[in-house]
Amino acid sequence: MDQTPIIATRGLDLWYGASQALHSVDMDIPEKKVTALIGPSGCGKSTFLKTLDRMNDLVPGIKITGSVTYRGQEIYDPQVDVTWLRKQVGMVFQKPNPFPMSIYDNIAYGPRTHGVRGKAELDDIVEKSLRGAAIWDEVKDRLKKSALSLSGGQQQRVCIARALAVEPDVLLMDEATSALDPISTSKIEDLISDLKEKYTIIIVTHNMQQATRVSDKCAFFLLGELIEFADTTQLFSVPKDKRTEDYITGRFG
Ligand SMILES: Nc1ncnc2c1ncn2[C@@H]1O[C@H](COP(=O)(O)OP(=O)(O)OP(=O)(O)O)[C@@H](O)[C@H]1O
Repeated sequence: MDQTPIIATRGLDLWYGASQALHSVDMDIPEKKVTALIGPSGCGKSTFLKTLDRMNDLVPGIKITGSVTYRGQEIYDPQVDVTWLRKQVGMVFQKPNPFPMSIYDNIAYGPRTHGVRGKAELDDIVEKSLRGAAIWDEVKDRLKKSALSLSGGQQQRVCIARALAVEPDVLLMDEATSALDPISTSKIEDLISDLKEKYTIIIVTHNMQQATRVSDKCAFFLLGELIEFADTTQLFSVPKDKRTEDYITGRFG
């Protein structure tokens, strides 16, 4: 590894009750790159993603052992403030989930929660975040309208803007384009490529073309195990593991 990873996992095991969903995952995630998690349905991609900002904490019967560090800090340490962690490591979900309020208030919500009150400051954050999510021009004249009045692709970019508004360091995206049409998908893929200048991005995708288009590194999971983690071009051209090769050539999954 040529740089210190921003997130690193070591021996990460996770159980839902008696069923083990992650098996000793070791991964070093590089900063300001796009890392894609791929693998067949049920292999643990979303589970792994959610462990990175402790979104699994409240699942009944869950047990997590091993180490997950963010910038060297053990995130499962009892002293860690989960609100702080989730500000650093934001999440965008599969289905656009704007709050039932105006576009403006969706974006201002996080900063207000973190104590920002001044109108001018909030106006700035709202504009900057919507610009960052490549949707400012489409919504700048209707900021007071409900976010639910937008198309699915626009709603998803509002959700990305909402995540950016609290100035995260890492952005997790769980199949963030799978509910969208091809044009909206391509807009979000372009956006991901722009965002990696400032953010570290980790995406779960079922779409291998998408992984090759947007990611720098790619992790292939199977039955809760990390089988292979490599530069995306390498993983798709010369996979080291037969199981990776079988998956990317469509022999299973
Ligand atoms: N809340 C939960 N409680 C119990 N089991 C769960 C829970 N969430 C996931 N699982 C199980 O953990 C395993 C991994 O699921 P996960 O959703 O992480 O896979 P995935 O690779 O993201 O799948 P998909 O591509 O279908 O979204 C599966 O066997 C799933 O049934």
